[in-house]
Amino acid sequence: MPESEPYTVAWEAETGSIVYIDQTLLPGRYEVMRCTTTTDLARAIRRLEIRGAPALGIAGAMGVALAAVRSTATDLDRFQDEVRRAGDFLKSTRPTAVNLAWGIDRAIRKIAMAASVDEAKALAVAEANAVAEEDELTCRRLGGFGAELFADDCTVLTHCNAGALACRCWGTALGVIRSAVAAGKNVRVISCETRPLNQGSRLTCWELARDGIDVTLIPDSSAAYLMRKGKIDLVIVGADRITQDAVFNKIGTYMHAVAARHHGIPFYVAAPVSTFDLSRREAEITVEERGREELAWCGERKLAPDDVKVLNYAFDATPLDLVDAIVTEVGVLRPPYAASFRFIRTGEESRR
Ligand SMILES: CSC[C@@H](O)[C@@H](O)C(=O)COP(=O)(O)O
Repeated sequence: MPESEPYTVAWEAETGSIVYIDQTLLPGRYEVMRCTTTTDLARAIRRLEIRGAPALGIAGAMGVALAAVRSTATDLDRFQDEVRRAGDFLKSTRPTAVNLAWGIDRAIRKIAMAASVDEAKALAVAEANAVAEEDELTCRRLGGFGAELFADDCTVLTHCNAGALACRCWGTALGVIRSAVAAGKNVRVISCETRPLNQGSRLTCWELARDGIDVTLIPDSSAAYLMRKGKIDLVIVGADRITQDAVFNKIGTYMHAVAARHHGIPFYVAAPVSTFDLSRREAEITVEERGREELAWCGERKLAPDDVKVLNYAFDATPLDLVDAIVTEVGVLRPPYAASFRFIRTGEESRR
């Protein structure tokens, strides 16, 4: 996004509130909204007004800051308890993207260190801002590493939105694309629409077109056919959580990984270290299921009979053996991942 634009989600010091771009309104309307309570924030997250794993991490940390600055508690123990409960409430809004809990826990840990309520409030706000600032550096660093995977002239397929709108700015998968373009490479992007909420057509196409990056929208179901026709050179997507054995990302990612392997096309994931959850395996993760209305309705228009059963998983898991590389801010990880993940564990520990 142009440098002059507000960040996707930011702390507004003057009002002690969170401001964010409402992603449900794009591309039709661009509006900056404000949250003054954790209830507002929880609603914005559930409705996907704020979405994308790194942006959820920032919003989570800022949610803790919001609960802290708005608290009227004067006793430190009571205050810490109240803020911790607000953090747990926010964590429950979206269970799959690990960054949400990661951002909340970072700010909560700061509150636990404070010797007074005032100090805790200041520490929570400072930590939330630090999470946001680090995200920008992370995306730019990751983008630089990932850009080296791109040929000078290539067509890349992406799914969902792992762009500026999913982070503070720049993006993860789209950050890699932006960095490759900035390095002078000729990159064409194929954006899958990403049914049912259309993060690809609404957000990825909007972001890239505004940056003057060549983007073509396709239905999700065209991807394998375009691979077969030799129209795709590589695939790059973001991630909501990376466990010991799988990458969780927007529903539909797995089918692209299977098709890419079948056609001998590299399948890459771009994600910050904060998205890794290496103490867990795929089977332990809750995959968010969303409401039937997202599939059965398109605005006012009914798309399915009233009584039809609907299964609406928001994410899927791609086994690591289908992933050719994972681009992070500490470098590009390649199989065997058991070995390259040892490096990431160290990264996670050093952040604690
Ligand atoms: C850098 S964002 C990575 C992922 O969070 C993204 O690909 C994704 O699946 C987002 O899902 P969403 O349901 O829109 O929050």
